[in-house]
Amino acid sequence: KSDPRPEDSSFLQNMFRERSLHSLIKSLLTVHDTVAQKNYDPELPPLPEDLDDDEDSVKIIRLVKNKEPLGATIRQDDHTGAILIARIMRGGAADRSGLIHVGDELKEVNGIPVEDKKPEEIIRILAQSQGAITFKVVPGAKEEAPVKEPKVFMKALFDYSPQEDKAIPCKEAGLAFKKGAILHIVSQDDPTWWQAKHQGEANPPKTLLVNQFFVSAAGFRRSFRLSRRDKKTNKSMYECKKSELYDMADVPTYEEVTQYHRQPGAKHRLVVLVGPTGVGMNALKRKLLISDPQHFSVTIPHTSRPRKNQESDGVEYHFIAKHLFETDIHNNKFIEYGEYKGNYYGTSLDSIRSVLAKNKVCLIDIQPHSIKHLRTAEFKPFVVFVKPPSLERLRETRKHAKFISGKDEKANGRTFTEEDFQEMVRTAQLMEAQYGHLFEKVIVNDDLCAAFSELQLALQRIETDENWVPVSWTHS
Ligand SMILES: Nc1ncnc2c1ncn2[C@@H]1O[C@H](COP(=O)(O)OP(=O)(O)OP(=O)(O)O)[C@@H](O)[C@H]1O
Repeated sequence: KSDPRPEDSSFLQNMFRERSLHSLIKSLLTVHDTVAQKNYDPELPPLPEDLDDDEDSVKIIRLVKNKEPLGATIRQDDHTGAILIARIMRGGAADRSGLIHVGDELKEVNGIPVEDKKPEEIIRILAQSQGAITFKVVPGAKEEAPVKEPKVFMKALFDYSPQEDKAIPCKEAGLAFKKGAILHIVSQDDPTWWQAKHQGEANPPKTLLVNQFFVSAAGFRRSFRLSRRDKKTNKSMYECKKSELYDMADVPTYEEVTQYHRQPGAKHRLVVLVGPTGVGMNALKRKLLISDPQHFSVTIPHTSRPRKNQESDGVEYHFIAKHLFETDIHNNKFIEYGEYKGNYYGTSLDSIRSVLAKNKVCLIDIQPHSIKHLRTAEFKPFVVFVKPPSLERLRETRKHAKFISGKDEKANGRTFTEEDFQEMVRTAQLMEAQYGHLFEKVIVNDDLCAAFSELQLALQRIETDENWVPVSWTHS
């Protein structure tokens, strides 16, 4: 999708790298106001005398060095060979100056005509310049009307480093971010590159490029890496599973988000715990319930097994007939269900709704693949990943713990084995790799009390603070 122009790239690269250019913009900013009024500041150093300004439309811009990059790129017009300003970084020095616009034609640099010069040569001229630099520019035909900074926020669902992005015109212009970062998109004018800054970043956040399609590229690269590994085992270098390419529709990229603040009395966000079996999700839920039984609650599961004497319907379980359970499965009434010893067990969406309707915080633990079905305006799930600590810490902290699994009665009561720990760590890694972009909070359950405090604090925060949620959750 992205096809960076080499000239575009090298100019920008040098703009960012060249020490000699770094202070250019300072003077540009000082002269901005007067020049914009076509009223040249008399205190400016005199312009070189050999400047020929017979063309009415010519603008002369004189700059002195500064540390900040210019924030502009150039390209060569395919037909005319003219050197044009290709891109102005929103909020960057060139943009703030108001002097340079996309489409402006660069005529001279320090009195040297740039016409018919290759962009690389222009960069060389710039690099060799000392002190003030003079640009002669013919403004482009249509000047862009200043647009209001759009309020678009994207949550990044993957880690990104411009250093690893082959498509970026200039590594220094790329915005690095981590999975979960909130990016303020200030321009979507370019079909491939957004201009963005980190939301809430202090004084003044840099606007840099964000590749809208990078993750697809990462998907390709992953397949490529796999095929390379195949090569070592003497298989075809170009072997690449088709399914991997088709799967790219599911590759996490960006999600448009907005701030959500729960109104007093409004339903609570659903609290979803995910993690490998035995990691301590039930232990954490239990602690929350005990800490504030009026505030927290869990769902009552359904089962098709017969009710035991001491049980009551709607307390331990909702007891329903097998064929009704199957009808409900058919009608997607369950977020999760399973079969154990010929009986069904499941958690219905309605059981979640009935907890939320009581204005309580509903705690559930589910398999990560079920998260997507709950990601709706109705539930606004807050997904917490409960992660095991290192194997070493598992061995130390779970020495006397009993493996209590909800379903596997045989495992109940026995202590953890080395295999259980290894399985826990391995499953956690797989979960994080595949579903990590859906986790809003990761809690390592090393010391249970510490993990509980961390969870408690996170849950308090989502009730009182602004939360970043997908925009679709606020349009209901
Ligand atoms: N941080 C911890 N330190 C020591 N023991 C722990 C810790 N967290 C949980 N445990 C113990 O580990 C065992 C399994 O925990 P728990 O039943 O909460 O796991 P789970 O994640 O709910 O598993 P499952 O999904 O299979 O039900 C319990 O005996 C619990 O007391």
